Amino acid sequence: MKVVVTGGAGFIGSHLAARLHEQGYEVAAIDCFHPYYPAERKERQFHALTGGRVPLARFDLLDGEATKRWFSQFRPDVVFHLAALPGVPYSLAHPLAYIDYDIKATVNVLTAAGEAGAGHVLFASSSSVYGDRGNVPLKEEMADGRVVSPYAAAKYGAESFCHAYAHLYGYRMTMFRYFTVYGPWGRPDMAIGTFLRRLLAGEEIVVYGQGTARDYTYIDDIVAGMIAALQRGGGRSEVFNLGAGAPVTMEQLLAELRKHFPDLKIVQAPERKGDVKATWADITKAKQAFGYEPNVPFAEGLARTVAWAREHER
Ligand SMILES: CC(=O)N[C@H]1[C@@H](OP(=O)(O)OP(=O)(O)OC[C@H]2O[C@@H](n3ccc(=O)[nH]c3=O)[C@H](O)[C@@H]2O)O[C@H](CO)[C@@H](O)[C@@H]1O
Repeated sequence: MKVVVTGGAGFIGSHLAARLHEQGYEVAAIDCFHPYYPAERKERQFHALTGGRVPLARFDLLDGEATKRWFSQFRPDVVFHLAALPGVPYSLAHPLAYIDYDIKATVNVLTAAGEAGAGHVLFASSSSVYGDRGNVPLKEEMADGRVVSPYAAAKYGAESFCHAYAHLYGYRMTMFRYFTVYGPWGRPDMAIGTFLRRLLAGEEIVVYGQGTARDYTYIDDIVAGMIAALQRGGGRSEVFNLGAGAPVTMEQLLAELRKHFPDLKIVQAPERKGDVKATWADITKAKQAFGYEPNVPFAEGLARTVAWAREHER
């Protein structure tokens, strides 16, 4: 079975491409190496994880003709569409780039997938589509478009295009709402990645706002969930939360980090615009549909991430 992973040199994309390859799929990756975070880091993570065994096409999915051409040549059975601009704060300064990379590029992929005869598209959405709901388990049907950042608005819009194109082309469509994914090679702009880099450099860390919590999800659990969803096939157009199902407060995260970095020093800063206060996934739907079962406890996942960072982030 032929599978393409867009955003294949990104954090989740590299892990996913590597795992799919190990499982015997014929995998190709596409990435444009957008400078949102350093291309050099993406090169390193892609090669470290895939061992150079996954072919990588470098082009921009905003180029609809190039996208169609590539898809008509490779003719994937399955499309994991992960390519996007991911940052919430960056989206406040560059909202139109999110209409480009999170919506227009998605429409190009959805069209090219349909015309190349793909049978299943799996799309990387985000827990940010729930907006700022407070500390309650978030169920899939609760998203109603009342979001709090341009990034989240773009992801919510992209989900709508996914529904529409699944209807138009008749492929199966699975959308995943990830909840703060972390682990080795984790995104350098997120809290855990930023904290580890600063701690290893002997610097203080900056904590925005107070009383925040996140449903941190370990990368291996996410990848296992995505592949389980692929293997089960799935319906016409379905949305699933992929979280750990248990929120971790900033205090708990800092307490865990202190076990590894006893000298940790904090600078308190005001809440960041566009941030949500808390996320907490209800993962019942994914459990029932494809046996999704996150099984890396937060302390264990963080310990593995710290060990990785000590080796790679110096
Ligand atoms: C940077 C960013 O956009 N990250 C993503 C992240 O946001 P999400 O906000 O969930 O995760 P982050 O790791 O970026 O931040 C977690 C918490 O840590 C705080 N914090 C962060 C960095 C720092 O140096 N200090 C600090 O205190 C944040 O204000 C937040 O309260 O999850 C969303 C939903 O899954 C994704 O869609 C987003 O792509």
